[in-house]
Amino acid sequence: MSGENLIMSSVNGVSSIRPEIALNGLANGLKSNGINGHHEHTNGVDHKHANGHKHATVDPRNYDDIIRLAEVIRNMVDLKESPTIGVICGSGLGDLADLLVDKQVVPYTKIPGFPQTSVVGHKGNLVFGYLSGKYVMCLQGRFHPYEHDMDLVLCTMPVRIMHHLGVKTMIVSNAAGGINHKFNYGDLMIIKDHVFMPGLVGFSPLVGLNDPRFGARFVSVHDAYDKQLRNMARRIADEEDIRAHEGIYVMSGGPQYESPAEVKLYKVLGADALGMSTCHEVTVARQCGIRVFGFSLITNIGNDDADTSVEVSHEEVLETAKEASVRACRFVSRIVENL
Ligand SMILES: O=P(O)(O)O[C@H]1O[C@H](CO)[C@@H](O)[C@H]1O
Ligand code: HPA
Repeated sequence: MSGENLIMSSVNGVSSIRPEIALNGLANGLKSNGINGHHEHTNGVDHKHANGHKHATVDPRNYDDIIRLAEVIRNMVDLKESPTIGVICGSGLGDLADLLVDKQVVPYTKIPGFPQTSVVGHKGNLVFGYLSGKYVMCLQGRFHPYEHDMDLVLCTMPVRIMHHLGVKTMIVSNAAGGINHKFNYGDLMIIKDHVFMPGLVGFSPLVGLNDPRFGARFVSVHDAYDKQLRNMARRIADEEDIRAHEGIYVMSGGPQYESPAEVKLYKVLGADALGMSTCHEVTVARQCGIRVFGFSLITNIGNDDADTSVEVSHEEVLETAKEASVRACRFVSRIVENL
């Protein structure tokens, strides 16, 4: 895709290029004063885009900034309707966004104040379009805390933007290492619950002053992964003959893979698969009342024996994800069809 084509339609070709709206939109207000105006320390981030231009400051902690940025995005595309379904694509799982019909693609590099992706397999596009007849908004590339100095608020900004644009249900996917002995390469795991390791030690996107407009100060995550959606997904996996388990995902901070002793620790904790994402996004989604369905693609098997040399690599993760991509896309399409 050409970097010049800000907004593309797969059906009609390039529809329009409107970067000036984005920049004017920012000039009109993305100078934050913090929560309700009395939070002086904004933590704003001056983002430089690929073209070297510096954009206005966006403070991911400031509610008004988020709303304005969401409106800037809305003005960059010609939304067919409100997207009620949001999808976050995991490593190597971005092909789904390419399947959208009547799609419009906004590269993150063109969105003022938006973080950028740096992990291979995360393209860095916001994609709007139809999937199984439903209008969806897809993050083709996510923000891992380890890429962004553990700034979890910044990494979850897109979830709050999704919410403002109308998303009611979020489907979140990831590539993960299997630690349940029943799991095999290429299996899917429907996430039943999670262990948010960074969150347990204070790296939560909800840490800091809470603007009540974002949602509650104290968020219950006892039912984070919607049971009805999980049941529906299990039925679909059966119908489609897709090997899918249900299990617990643990998020570690990364970016180093886990040592054998850490893999053992996570097993003892009761986890079934491990990765470096998802929990922060789900936490914010629950704060704003978005229903969540999550699944992992098992791309490698965690090794808990220090005397056995098993090297994990991101290349291996991407390779397995590629092989399973068609299956994963079918799975998500069927879920969306049933929403
Ligand atoms: O969780 P996703 O984005 O799928 O990526 C996974 O793959 C990378 C490691 O190979 C880590 O970023 C891990 O979290
Ligand atoms: N550990 C952490 N993150 C991962 C893994 C893993 O084994 N595989 C894919 N993402």
